Amino acid sequence: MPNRCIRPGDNPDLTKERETCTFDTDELAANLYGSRRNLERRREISQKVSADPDFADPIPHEFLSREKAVDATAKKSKVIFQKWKNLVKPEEMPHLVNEAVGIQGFPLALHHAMFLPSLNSQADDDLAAEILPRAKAYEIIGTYAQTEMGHGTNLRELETTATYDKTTQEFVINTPTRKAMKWWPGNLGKMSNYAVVCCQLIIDGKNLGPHNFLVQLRCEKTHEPLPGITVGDIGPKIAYNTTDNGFLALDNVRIPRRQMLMKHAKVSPDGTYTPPIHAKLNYGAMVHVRAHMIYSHGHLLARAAAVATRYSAVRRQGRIENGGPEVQILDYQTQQHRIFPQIARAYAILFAGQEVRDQYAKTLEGIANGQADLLPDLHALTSGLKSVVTFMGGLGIEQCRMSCGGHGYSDASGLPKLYGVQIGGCTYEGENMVMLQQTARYLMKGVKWAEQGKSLSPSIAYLGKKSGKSLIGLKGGDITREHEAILETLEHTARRLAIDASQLWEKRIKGGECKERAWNGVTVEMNRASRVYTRLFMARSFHRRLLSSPSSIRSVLSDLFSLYLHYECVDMAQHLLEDGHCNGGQIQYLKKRLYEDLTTLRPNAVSLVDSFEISDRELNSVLGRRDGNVYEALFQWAKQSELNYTDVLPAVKNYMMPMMEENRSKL
Ligand SMILES: CCCCCCCC/C=C\CCCCCCCCCCC/C=C/C(=O)SCCNC(=O)CCNC(=O)[C@H](O)C(C)(C)COP(=O)(O)OP(=O)(O)OC[C@H]1O[C@@H](n2cnc3c(N)ncnc32)[C@H](O)[C@@H]1OP(=O)(O)O
Ligand SMILES: Cc1cc2nc3c(=O)[nH]c(=O)nc-3n(C[C@H](O)[C@H](O)[C@H](O)COP(=O)(O)OP(=O)(O)OC[C@H]3O[C@@H](n4cnc5c(N)ncnc54)[C@H](O)[C@@H]3O)c2cc1C
Repeated sequence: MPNRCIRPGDNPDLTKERETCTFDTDELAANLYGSRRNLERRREISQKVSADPDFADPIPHEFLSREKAVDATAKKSKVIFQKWKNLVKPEEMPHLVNEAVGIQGFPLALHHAMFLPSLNSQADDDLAAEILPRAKAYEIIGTYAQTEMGHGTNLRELETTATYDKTTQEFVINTPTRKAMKWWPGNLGKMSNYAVVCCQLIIDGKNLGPHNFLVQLRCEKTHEPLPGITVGDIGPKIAYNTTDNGFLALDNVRIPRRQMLMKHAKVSPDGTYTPPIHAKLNYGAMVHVRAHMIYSHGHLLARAAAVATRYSAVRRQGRIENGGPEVQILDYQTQQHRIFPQIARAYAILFAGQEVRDQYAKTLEGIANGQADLLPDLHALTSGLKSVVTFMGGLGIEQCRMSCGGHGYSDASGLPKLYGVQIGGCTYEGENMVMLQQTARYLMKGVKWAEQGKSLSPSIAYLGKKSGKSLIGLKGGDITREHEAILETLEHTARRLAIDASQLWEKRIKGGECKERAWNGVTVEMNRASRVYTRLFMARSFHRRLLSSPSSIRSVLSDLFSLYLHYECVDMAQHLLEDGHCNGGQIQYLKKRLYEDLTTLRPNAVSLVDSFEISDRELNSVLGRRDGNVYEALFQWAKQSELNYTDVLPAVKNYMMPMMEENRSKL
């Protein structure tokens, strides 16, 4: 069943790979994106963006200064949100942005990712009616300003204050110290004229904790900062350099009472405070991004896997057998072991990302009806997924980069930028070590509920089950039963780690430590339990997807799932062995199966990444291009370097030539 990416003029090695494909690549892509129609729309958008002269890049962004890159990005954003706005559905917008602008951010990123979601879910009806239509029409641009120079994680200690003044019915927003300046918010520096600002709410001298307020930062006509406001860009970063992450200081800036986001927590004109139905509803914008970033991080890993796989099929280096031809580097077992697990993990993350987005939508529905009971489960899951997926993705992209040898180090590969953008996810929306502890808190409750025989939500139902003996390697050749045996072993391991961490914690408390200090003494184990809980969720989610997939792609998905499970288990072998649930022989069996999987997947590797359906423009990689014609493209790319505008650079004329001349004349 040949892959439909084949076209005349392509690199013959890639064509051969695609001709030997055993599944329908369109069918898998349609499954990944939800339907044939969605797949067609995806292609349509890619083609139309490529054909739109307003999106044409005279030279690649890699060769632009930061200011010019920001300019180009802003120009394209205007085109998207004016010309294209009514041509795409909201759910198609991220793809359009990726295609047209790229992944380093754009002026309206935080407007969409956090400003609109905060207003949607936290502004009361009056404020929403006034501000949302303007924000949705891009009459104003907003961001979400929470993190300060001195505090990002520990929100309870944020220093920015919003003090209620009953006499004028206003809040006075103030930055009391240098380190209280807001620092990091995306698009705060130069683009936004409004922000949702997170401040400690102070009423009658009492601190009621972090709450969100809508603050105008710049004049709508001139875009100059308003009186009392100091705002700017924090400077260059590893990546996201077309995003103006910013700083902000507010010097006793007054805003009307109704600009507090009061859908959940409220302050009445006389200063009476009404708390929300759940104490953390003010943190909703973070949960929103955490729930959505899983999928987008899956896509970043998918890109890297696509680049590394295609390039490895095109690149020939060395011989496996003496006298044989130089081989495609994809034939080396080590190369397959580096790259194929990244393909499997990318699919796993994308599937989990789709499930968690659905779970988020259900939770929001509940909250809208006054029920926040699904929130703790969602918070635990999104915190765990956010941490595991960003770390896995970072390692994976870096493996893909290294697997491309020297060319992987060049920006031409697209991989260094991809890594820079992706790795930010380990830090933003809650640093990973911190968020894993949020998951662990929930697991510790789950362990207690299970002991008490209480009912458990689906994501922690495994805590209430009993372990049998591990059947890995003992269930014969039936792949379905093998998958189940491995999932049961993962369940056992996740349960065992959670119970062990809980017991370690209790032991320290019984030994005389307070709960919090005892917690700090067991957080490495707590975070291990959280990671395995999350990895179990991902494996279960992949399994659900496999079981519901059409027969035309079931076999290749099953092969991929086998590789995924075998790789994850070998990677977590320490946990499987630690309590003797598995023995050394079983780990050896898993390794043997993993090496078999590499051979099984080899003929379909290129086609599996083709099914990610990432256009050349979106991939932005000379090495990963669909046609595989990388060498000519590498030369054309390098010729655009500004160092090549002249044959003799001023730096050479001014310093190196005189130095050489001087040295010659000394002889
Ligand atoms: C025309 C068409 C229009 C459509 C257009 C669409 C266009 C779309 C285009 C593109 C899309 C956008 C593109 C996206 C690009 C995005 C790029 C990336 C953006 C990156 C942005 C980054 C932003 C940020 O980083 S914002 C700052 C984030 N900061 C943090 O995350 C701080 C981390 N800290 C915390 O969250 C908390 O402080 C804490 C959790 C660490 C601890 O909090 P604390 O108050 O101390 O609470 P604690 O005592 O520990 O816990 C008390 C209980 O509360 C529970 N809990 C804590 N947090 C939450 C929560 N969020 N939700 C629910 N429950 C929570 C906690 O578990 C405790 O529970 P328990 O029962 O008591 O155990
Ligand atoms: C690319 C990018 C975009 C961002 N965009 C935004 C934005 O739009 N809006 C916004 O408000 N913020 C934004 N941020 C800020 C981001 O949310 C914070 O950097 C993040 O929450 C971490 O906080 P921190 O920097 O204060 O780290 P710190 O809290 O100082 O953490 C430093 C280290 O200390 C350790 N640590 C801290 N607390 C604990 C703990 N309780 N237990 C164990 N270890 C701990 C961790 O190892 C951590 O890595 C962005 C950051 C980045 C990198």
